[in-house]
Amino acid sequence: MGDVRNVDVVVIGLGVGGEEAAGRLAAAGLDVVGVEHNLVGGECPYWGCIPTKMMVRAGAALAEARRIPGLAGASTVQPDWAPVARRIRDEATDDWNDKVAVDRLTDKGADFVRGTATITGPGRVRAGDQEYAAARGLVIATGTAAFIPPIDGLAGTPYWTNREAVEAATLPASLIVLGGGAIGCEFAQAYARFGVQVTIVEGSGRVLAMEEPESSSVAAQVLTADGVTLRTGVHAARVSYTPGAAFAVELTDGSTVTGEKLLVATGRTARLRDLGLETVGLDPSARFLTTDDRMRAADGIWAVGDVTGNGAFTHMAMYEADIAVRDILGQGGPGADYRARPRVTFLDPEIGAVGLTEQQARDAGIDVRVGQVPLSATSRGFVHGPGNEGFIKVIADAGRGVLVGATTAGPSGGEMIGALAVAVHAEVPLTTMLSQIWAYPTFHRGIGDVLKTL
Ligand SMILES: Cc1cc2nc3c(=O)[nH]c(=O)nc-3n(C[C@H](O)[C@H](O)[C@H](O)COP(=O)(O)OP(=O)(O)OC[C@H]3O[C@@H](n4cnc5c(N)ncnc54)[C@H](O)[C@@H]3O)c2cc1C
Ligand SMILES: NC(=O)c1ccc[n+]([C@@H]2O[C@H](COP(=O)([O-])OP(=O)(O)OC[C@H]3O[C@@H](n4cnc5c(N)ncnc54)[C@H](O)[C@@H]3O)[C@@H](O)[C@H]2O)c1
Repeated sequence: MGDVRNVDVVVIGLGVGGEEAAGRLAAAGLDVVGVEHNLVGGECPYWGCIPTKMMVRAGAALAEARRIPGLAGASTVQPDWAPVARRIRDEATDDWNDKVAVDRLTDKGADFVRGTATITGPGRVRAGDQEYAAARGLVIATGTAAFIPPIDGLAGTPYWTNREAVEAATLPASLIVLGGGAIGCEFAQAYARFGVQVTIVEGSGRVLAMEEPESSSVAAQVLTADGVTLRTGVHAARVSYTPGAAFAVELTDGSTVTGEKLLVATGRTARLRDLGLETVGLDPSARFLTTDDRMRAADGIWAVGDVTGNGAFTHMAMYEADIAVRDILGQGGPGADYRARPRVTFLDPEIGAVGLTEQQARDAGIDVRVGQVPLSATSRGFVHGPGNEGFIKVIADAGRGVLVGATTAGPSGGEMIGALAVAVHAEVPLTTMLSQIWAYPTFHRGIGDVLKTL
């Protein structure tokens, strides 16, 4: 064991949130050590957002080409996964090499340590043989891993998580997807568009169960149109695997689905075990780290990103890292405010959402008014024709005359939500929004249409 090294801050985990925090604190002149046992950048660039959105983009190109008949002539589409796999290797992940990210961090002045960090006491961290004493404190940004449900027979089989599904250089003939949340649905549509026979098994009654029921309906409609088989309202009871052959998943209704590969996409679990949280009075068996609005989990401990449970999204990790950095540097500024949390499920159509769903608003006792239009009833949706599935839904607090939530599903659903995120965040009065001019014929002009239905 070497001498204890005195520093200002140790950042544990250098995914999106940790890299942002470590880089910013180092650039501000603090003595910062960042510890990462896998790849700097974390899940998003290597196995999450970026490579999956490259798949989605490729699948959308195929789908758009298939829409040419009836719109613009004839098309023959021959899907080929090779360019997608190549792009993921060459452009997204550098073949899962983080040299660029490590350089980006150390260029800002942070010290980088490749290893597993363990907290050994207040302000104390061990990584390998080195012990660190952090005068200002620790930032915990250890993220999440795929949650593997305790299904009989599953452990020990070569099931996939998002990592193997991103790394696949060739596609299986068939894929069972356990879980119909954002991960399951995005992979299912992208794979199906390249000819894979996909079956989603979703335990709850609908896919995208966290979103508006209308979002689930649109998702189910387009997934089915892409050839995905949906089995909702049933759980996997037992999994078996025959080497070299296939997976068989027995469902709670007695039926069985088979597939060459099995992707487990049943949620995420925060990486908090074995971190030494008990040495600083925190519960290592907690699902997430609870923080105050400055991202403080305890005295001298900040937590940011997926580990806080405030929304497992890259933009949330960046948002929380910014708050923690400002707090550590004593810069003040606004604390965490989750009212206008945006999210986009990158299906075709994209399903953007912000703030509360209708049910969440009703459960919160809000005097709810709902406005809704199908996208096909808007001018741009009508012009768009094939591929115009979607809708805009807004949730208003009638008492305060402001929006508290919205969903925008459509070809540019992820872009449309931006305007409504501003409205929810800034509590723009509905009267102001109703007097706004919306450019014609954009998709976002549909927001003007939907406001009139409130
Ligand atoms: C398939 C998929 C698609 C996604 N798509 C999107 C999307 O389109 N948009 C979006 O906003 N979000 C998306 N996400 C979510 C996004 O990837 C995460 O919210 C984001 O990566 C969280 O960042 P983080 O820094 O909290 O954690 P992570 O990115 O998980 O980083 C945590 C890091 O900590 C390291 N670590 C853990 N424990 C230790 C330890 N003890 N010592 C040292 N290092 C440690 C890990 O190796 C990891 O690199 C997606 C996720 C998945 C899985
Ligand atoms: N576009 C994006 O921003 C994006 C994309 C992917 C992931 N993410 C993030 O990653 C998080 C995790 O995604 P996810 O899809 O894994 O989780 P999720 O929690 O959104 O969905 C998991 C689904 O699996 C179902 N499920 C759980 N156990 C089951 C079982 N035994 N059998 C059948 N179904 C079961 C649940 O009912 C749920 O609907 C998301 O919540 C999101 O924050 C974001």
